[in-house]
Amino acid sequence: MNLLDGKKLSNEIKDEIAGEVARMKEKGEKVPHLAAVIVGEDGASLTYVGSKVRACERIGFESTLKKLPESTTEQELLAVVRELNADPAIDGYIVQLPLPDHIDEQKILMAVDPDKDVDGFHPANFGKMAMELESFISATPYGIIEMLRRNGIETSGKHAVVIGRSHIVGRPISILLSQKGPAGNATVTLAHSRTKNLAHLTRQADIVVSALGVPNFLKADMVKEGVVVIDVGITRVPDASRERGYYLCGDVDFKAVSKKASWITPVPGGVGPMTIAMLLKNTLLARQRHRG
Ligand SMILES: Nc1nc2c(c(=O)[nH]1)N[C@@H](CN(C=O)c1ccc(C(=O)N[C@@H](CCC(=O)O)C(=O)O)cc1)CN2
Repeated sequence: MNLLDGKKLSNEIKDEIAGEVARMKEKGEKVPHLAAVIVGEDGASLTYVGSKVRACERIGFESTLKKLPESTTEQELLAVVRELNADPAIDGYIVQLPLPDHIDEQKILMAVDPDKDVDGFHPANFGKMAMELESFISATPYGIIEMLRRNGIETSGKHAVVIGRSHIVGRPISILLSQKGPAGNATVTLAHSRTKNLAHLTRQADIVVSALGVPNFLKADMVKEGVVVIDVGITRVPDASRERGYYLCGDVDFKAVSKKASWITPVPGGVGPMTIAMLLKNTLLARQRHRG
């Protein structure tokens, strides 16, 4: 079994971006500026935006964090989005998901300027991605593609089964794997909550991407020998005996599945850190585009 080490690879990508930022500074150019908006106090979301801001500091980006209270109304959040759209200092920004229930997520994402949409969630970017046009590709699927590509894992002609049809991960990764580009040309099955006899499908898969959010869902008897397993699920499982009061658990029964897999991502340290690295890459791209 080979480990797909997302932490190591994300550090390599961040070093590459830091090198580019250093070159920009030498030339007296403006460095990329990422803003993040978070509404409420969800613990995991606070961790993720904290990681994004720290990563910016590490590689020399400017960053702005807008922390809004849980009580923020949809109209107030829309006003912040419009402000960021209009601010020439900001190259790209993200609105951390999930949003509180009283805010319509789609309405907010639709209001983000597609040119600053470094999350790639706006329909203009999603549509361009699906049509193989230049766009911002959502950070998690982009990170998975980069992991496969940089580790030389063959996807062409392989059968990939993606579990989960979310707009953030399942649907875009199913499109990217089937495209002609790098880590593409796979034959893709997109499975979801209404899929019948899922194990029958996953047992045929050369590549399984699980983005379900159900701890230890994918068992060893659901995959074949030599399978490549990408675990996108990161669930905080309460555990009073731990210092943090929880532990992180992926969708994959790692101990058992890793015995059959040729390649597998761990949780933590797999897809998660790649998400941060690819967001930074998108922000660098946004700066380069704005520079013209
Ligand atoms: N606006 C967005 N919201 C969300 C996105 C996104 O891409 N844009 N994706 C996820 C959360 N996410 C990024 O925001 C994210 C998830 C996980 C990690 C990560 O590094 N995980 C670590 C463990 C960290 C911990 O909890 O201690 C790991 O897997 O090793 C980074 C970013 C939903 N929302």
